[in-house]
Amino acid sequence: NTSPHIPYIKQCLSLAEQSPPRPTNFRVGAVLLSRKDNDPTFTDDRILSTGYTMELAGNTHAEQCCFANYAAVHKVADDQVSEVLPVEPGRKLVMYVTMEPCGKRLSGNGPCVQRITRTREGGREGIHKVYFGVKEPGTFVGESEGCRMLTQKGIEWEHVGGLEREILTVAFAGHENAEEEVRAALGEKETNVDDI
Ligand SMILES: Nc1nc(=O)c(N)c(NC[C@H](O)[C@H](O)[C@H](O)COP(=O)(O)O)[nH]1
Ligand SMILES: [Zn+2]
Repeated sequence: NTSPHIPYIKQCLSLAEQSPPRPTNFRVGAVLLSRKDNDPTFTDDRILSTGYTMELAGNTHAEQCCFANYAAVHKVADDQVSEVLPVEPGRKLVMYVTMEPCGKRLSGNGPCVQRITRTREGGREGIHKVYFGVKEPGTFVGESEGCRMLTQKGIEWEHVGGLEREILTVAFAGHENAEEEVRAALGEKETNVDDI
């Protein structure tokens, strides 16, 4: 029996596959939803928005596009999205992403952890929990800070295992030596002949 989170990670993965391959980032997909408390089979989930890397103009991240798409539909600026996210008693906001939200970006653009924590402004509950399929590989920023920063701001997170190879293969598609990077990120040792 697979975890009920897997279908959402798969939905994020198909979003990530729409991202234009680039050597300078990862192809990632994100889904924002509202979930009823104590609903173990997620039967009453409501999808609020989706996004994928570079879906919107500029050097945009999946989570960034997910929020920006929602803001656009509700006719507010990106940085006012927390004002239009639903606040409903007995329901929580949850985000699924194929990859751990970034805590730092080489471009210097605002990291997605910051966008996620900003949803809690004005005393709103904001995003309650983030589920992701892989931790960020060290390619650009070394040891990833995303999870630690989410914890610092009281936002729960959880790694949903099982699709790492698929997620990394899509994420690295635009990179020079994608194969090699996927293997390295999966932590596989080089299989040398005497081990076969
Ligand atoms: N969670 C996540 N969603 C994305 O959509 C995406 N592209 C990344 N990628 C993280 C990686 O650390 C940054 O892509 C590099 O640090 C380069 O930074 P820019 O993307 O140019 O700002 N991570
Ligand atoms: Zn990001």
